[in-house]
Amino acid sequence: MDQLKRQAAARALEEVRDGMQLGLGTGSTAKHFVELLGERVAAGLKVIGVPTSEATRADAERCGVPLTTLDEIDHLDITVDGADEIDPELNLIKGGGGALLREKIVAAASDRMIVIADDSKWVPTLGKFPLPIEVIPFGLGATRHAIEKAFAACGVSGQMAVRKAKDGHVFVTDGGHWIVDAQLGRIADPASLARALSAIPGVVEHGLFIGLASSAVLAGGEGIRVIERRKPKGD
Ligand SMILES: O=C[C@H](O)[C@H](O)[C@H](O)COP(=O)(O)O
Repeated sequence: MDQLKRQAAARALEEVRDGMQLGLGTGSTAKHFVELLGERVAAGLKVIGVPTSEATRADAERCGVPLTTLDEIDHLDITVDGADEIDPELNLIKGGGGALLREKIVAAASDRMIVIADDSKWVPTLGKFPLPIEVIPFGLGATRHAIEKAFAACGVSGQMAVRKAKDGHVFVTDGGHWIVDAQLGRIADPASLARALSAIPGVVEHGLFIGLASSAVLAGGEGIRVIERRKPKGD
C-alpha cells in the first residue's frame, strides 16, 4: 500500500515545474510527495510550499522544501494532497488526519488540486468513511443538534462521536477546534450536505471537498490511473 501511495506521489510530482508555488497536503500519501519533492529541491528545483498542517510543516522542513504562508502569497499553482474517499465526480471526504480546515483553505487558493491515493480510496458514493466535521467546542450540544437536523434534511443519518487522540484526550486540530466524526454510510447528495453543514454557526468546516479537486492520481496493482475532473473548478 505504501508503495502505491509513493507511486501516486511520484506521478503528481511530474506536474511540478520550476518556480511553482505549491500547497503541501497532509497524511501518509502527501508525506511521500513532500519527501520526493525534497529530493527534487536538493537537485536544484526552485519551488515554494505552503503546508496544510504542523505535521507537514515539520516534514517539509526536514526534507529541505522552502516554505511560505498564505499571508506572504495569496495564490498557489498546484496543491497535492491525499483523500479518505474519492467519488467519480472527484468529490472527496478528507480530514481523517484532522487537517481538513487548512487543507480546504489551501486547495481553494490553488489553480489546481491534484489528489493522490492508492485505489482503495476510489468509491462509487461517499460516506463509508466517517465524515469529519470540525466544530467549536463552545455550544457543542446545540451544534450537534443542528448537524442532526442538517443530516435529516439531506436524507442521511448516523452516529456521531467527538474524535479522541491516541492518549484518550479529545483530539484538538491545528486551529484549536474539535472534530465530530459522523458515520453516515452513504451520502447521496454530497453538495447539498456540504452547503447545509457550512450554514451551521458552530461548524468551522467539514471534510466534504466539492468541486475542488482537478484531478486524481490513483495507484493500483494494475498501474496508475489519472482521472480529470470534467467541470471547471468550483462547479
Ligand atoms: O486530514 C487529513 C487529510 O485529509 C488526509 O489527506 C487524508 O486523511 C488521507 O490521508 P492518508 O493519505 O494518510 O490516507
